[in-house]
Amino acid sequence: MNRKTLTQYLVEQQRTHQTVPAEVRLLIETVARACKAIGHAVSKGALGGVLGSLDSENVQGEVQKKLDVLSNEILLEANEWGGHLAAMASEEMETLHRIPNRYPKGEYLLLFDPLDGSSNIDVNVSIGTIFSVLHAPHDAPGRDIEESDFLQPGSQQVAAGYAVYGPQSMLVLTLGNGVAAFTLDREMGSWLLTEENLTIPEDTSEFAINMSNMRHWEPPVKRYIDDCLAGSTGPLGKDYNMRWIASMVADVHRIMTRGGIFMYPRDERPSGKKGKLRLMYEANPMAFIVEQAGGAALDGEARILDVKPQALHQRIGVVLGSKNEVERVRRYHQED
Ligand SMILES: O=P(O)(O)OC[C@H]1O[C@](O)(COP(=O)(O)O)[C@@H](O)[C@@H]1O
Ligand SMILES: [Mg+2]
Ligand SMILES: [Mg+2]
Repeated sequence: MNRKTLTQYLVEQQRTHQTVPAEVRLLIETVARACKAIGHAVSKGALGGVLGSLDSENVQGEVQKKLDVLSNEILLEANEWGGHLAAMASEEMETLHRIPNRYPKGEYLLLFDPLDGSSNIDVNVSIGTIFSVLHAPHDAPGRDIEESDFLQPGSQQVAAGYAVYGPQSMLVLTLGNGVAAFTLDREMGSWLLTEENLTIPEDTSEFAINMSNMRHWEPPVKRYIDDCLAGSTGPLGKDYNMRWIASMVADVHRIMTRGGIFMYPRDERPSGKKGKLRLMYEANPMAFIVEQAGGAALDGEARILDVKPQALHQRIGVVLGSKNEVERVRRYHQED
């Protein structure tokens, strides 16, 4: 069977929907090439010397793994010289990365979580890369890009995607016209289209949450999970299954494949941090993808894509997946 390559898919999208001008296509292809390289490094494991931690911490105060830093470098290097970007921002860097003056500059901003699921690297469980593309402001060509230029609501994203490095390497992508999935053909070295219109079922009986945080949850989250646990004898009238991989990409990918609800809610921990996941590198791109597949994504009550970011590394509560179940969580918040 002759499958479409990523390039063929992007060219077709431009022909039918005019959503992929040449600059965006080249940008996506460059990110996809970088993801292939990261996936290659991941698959080498101990043989490639990529496991384990470094002495450094990132801006979030988390110990960096060797692969966090390597993946960040691969993405920076691949995207610097192509001429499609004005600047980049990453979960692993304190501030934005402007395109050096020796390279041509483009009209887009790229944001990424270079390696998602860092705690799973050394135990050989699926991990991934998440990315988001925004327009640079119109007046940007005449001046330096600032952090504030990145602080656009997720609804402004031009494209978003993730790569998951698991038993297969897959790339899942939206350009605002549905969601497509590509599988890496390792012999050919190409991303080939394997699913054209990913759709998340509206209902589910599978939830994903880190239960060890239960004592910190806000009452509506506690109520919802209590109801799931009560199963067929409780108010929801059916039994629920639970999964928690602890790599957002892998948990979201399961939901993209068979439905479910994923929650990393904001909670009442004394740290005062509003949730664990990052708005710009994790929540926004995933919310865009999930909505494009017919699902929903909230911070608890509000639509994530409507949130006006205040800071590059802002954290946010995340509840996403099957529409009716996410809606139920919103209702519980309203009734609280
Ligand atoms: O270890 P916890 O608290 O369950 O957190 C797991 C969550 O943290 C993350 O690993 C955070 O991402 P990073 O690995 O990019 O920091 C998510 O992928 C995942 O959903
Ligand atoms: Mg992450
Ligand atoms: Mg990360």
